[in-house]
Amino acid sequence: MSHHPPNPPVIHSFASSEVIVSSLAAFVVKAQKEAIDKKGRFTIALSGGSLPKQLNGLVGNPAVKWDMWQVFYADERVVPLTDPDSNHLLCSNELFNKVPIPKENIHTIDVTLLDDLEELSDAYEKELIKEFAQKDAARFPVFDLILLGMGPDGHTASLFPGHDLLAEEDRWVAYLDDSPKPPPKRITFTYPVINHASRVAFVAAGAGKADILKAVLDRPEEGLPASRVRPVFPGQLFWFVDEAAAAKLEVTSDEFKL
Ligand SMILES: O=C(O)[C@H](O)[C@@H](O)[C@H](O)[C@H](O)COP(=O)(O)O
Repeated sequence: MSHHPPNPPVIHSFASSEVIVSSLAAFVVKAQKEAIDKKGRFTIALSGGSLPKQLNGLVGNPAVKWDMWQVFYADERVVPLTDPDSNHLLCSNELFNKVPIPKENIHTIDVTLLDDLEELSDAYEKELIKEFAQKDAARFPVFDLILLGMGPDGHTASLFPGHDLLAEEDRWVAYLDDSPKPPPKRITFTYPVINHASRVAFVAAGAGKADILKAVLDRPEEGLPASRVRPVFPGQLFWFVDEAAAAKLEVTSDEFKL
């Protein structure tokens, strides 16, 4: 593994959350193009919250090669895929049902295993191994893009402050049954997966995110879950934020305004 220090985060700050949508679409399309040119496929992981809605700029976008996408969930609630808590249902309603992506390119949890968290998270890890290990012969999967949100407590995916899973170094996918935010049973990518991606991008909008964004970016030594996302070199970390969320920041790395 490279001993080069991680690239510094690139912070894209926009006048409003509406502008994030078009800018994020352009960013995803660029990541997709680079990946397809290099490897003939695009591996992306999504999470829940307001993120799927922010991907609206991909709907009807002729530059998106949906049949080349392989989609995974950075975290998922352990519920049926028809349950209102399901991240897959949310992403389907907000995005996948509106675009021509082949169903088999979307990797969901195995709902026959809902009663056995360990089996279910192992099965999801095997899905990742099938996609990555055989093709890339790597110790960790290298996603082309992982898109994340950040909760008001600084959590990301289902990696919560102070949780044992923050220290997981081996497993690719882990489970928890004690999420402080309901529903309690979830699976989540671990840092070894998140931090080996080519690109990770957070999306955070609104004044409600200002204090926690400041803590995550200006005081990374506090070790909040979102601060621990630092992809290994040459991976890159991006933040797409609006001015309300960025209002209290001191860091100014590569900011730009539209
Ligand atoms: O895990 C969960 O229960 C939520 O999905 C959560 O992770 C959410 O994504 C963040 O709190 C960010 O939420 P917003 O993107 O809506 O601000």
